Amino acid sequence: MACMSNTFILRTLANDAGTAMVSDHGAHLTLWKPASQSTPVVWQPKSIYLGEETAIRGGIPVIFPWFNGGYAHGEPTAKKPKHGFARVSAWTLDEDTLTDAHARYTLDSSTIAQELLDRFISGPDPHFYAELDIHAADTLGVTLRVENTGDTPIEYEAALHTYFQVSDVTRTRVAGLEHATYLDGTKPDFPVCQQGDDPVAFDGTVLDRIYYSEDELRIEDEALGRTIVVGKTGSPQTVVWNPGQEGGDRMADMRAGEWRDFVCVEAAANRDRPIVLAPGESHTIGQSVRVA
Ligand SMILES: O=P(O)(O)OC[C@H]1O[C@H](O)[C@H](O)[C@@H](O)[C@@H]1O
Repeated sequence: MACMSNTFILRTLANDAGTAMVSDHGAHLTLWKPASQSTPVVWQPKSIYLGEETAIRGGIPVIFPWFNGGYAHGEPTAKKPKHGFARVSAWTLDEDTLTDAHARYTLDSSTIAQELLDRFISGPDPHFYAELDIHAADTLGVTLRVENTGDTPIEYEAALHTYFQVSDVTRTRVAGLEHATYLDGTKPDFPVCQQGDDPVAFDGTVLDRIYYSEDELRIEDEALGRTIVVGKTGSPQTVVWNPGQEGGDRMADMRAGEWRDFVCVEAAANRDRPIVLAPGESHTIGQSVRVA
């Protein structure tokens, strides 16, 4: 694995407008709370498990260069690690641009094991340079820019897998996806479905959908009386996920009942919508978050 040491560094970004915590392992934002809110907006579980090969739960896992087990030539694949190597890699902090509100992490293909690089959809020996920028104040901005630094095209999947804190997911709705087409990831063949007139609602069973939409989302938290607004750039899909009671309570890195505390709304490009970059090209996927 790309992690070179077993030391894990968590950094605080704290300013008058908000507080965030970021981890060098995975370039992972683990928490964000604007000063105006008593409850965090980006969710952190009660315990964070750290390990070289361990993906951090909660926050914003950076999914790259494949989503789940990957997808190629119209078929799902079974690549490991799940959701790609970015979230379990040691990214480099750009010390020169670090402030109390901004952190930039970089990841270069030259630091990644060849056997992992060879799992790119586009074939072996890709060359890339990735930058993950986090701006955390009264709004949160996160971007993942990937540049093809080689001389052959590269193709990848990616997502900003954001866990949003809610008071109770069964009293939360995700608006902005009405009438959008989606793939139902809870069924083996991911059937194509269509959202009706209503926002996405959660009934305590697993919900795992890939929506084809670039639209802004509104996470309406009835119990907290709060709406989180999520803007997206550069991502043709939005993944919405909550494991539900049965799935959530089975997860080793969450306590029983913690599945109620979040909903994942993810800016994504996966399956039949990968990003393809010619040599020298770059692409940025971004999310901007604010409380309405
Ligand atoms: O448990 P993880 O590996 O972090 O994955 C958590 C979830 O990520 C995404 O939302 C996928 O759509 C789900 O299928 C997956 O279960």
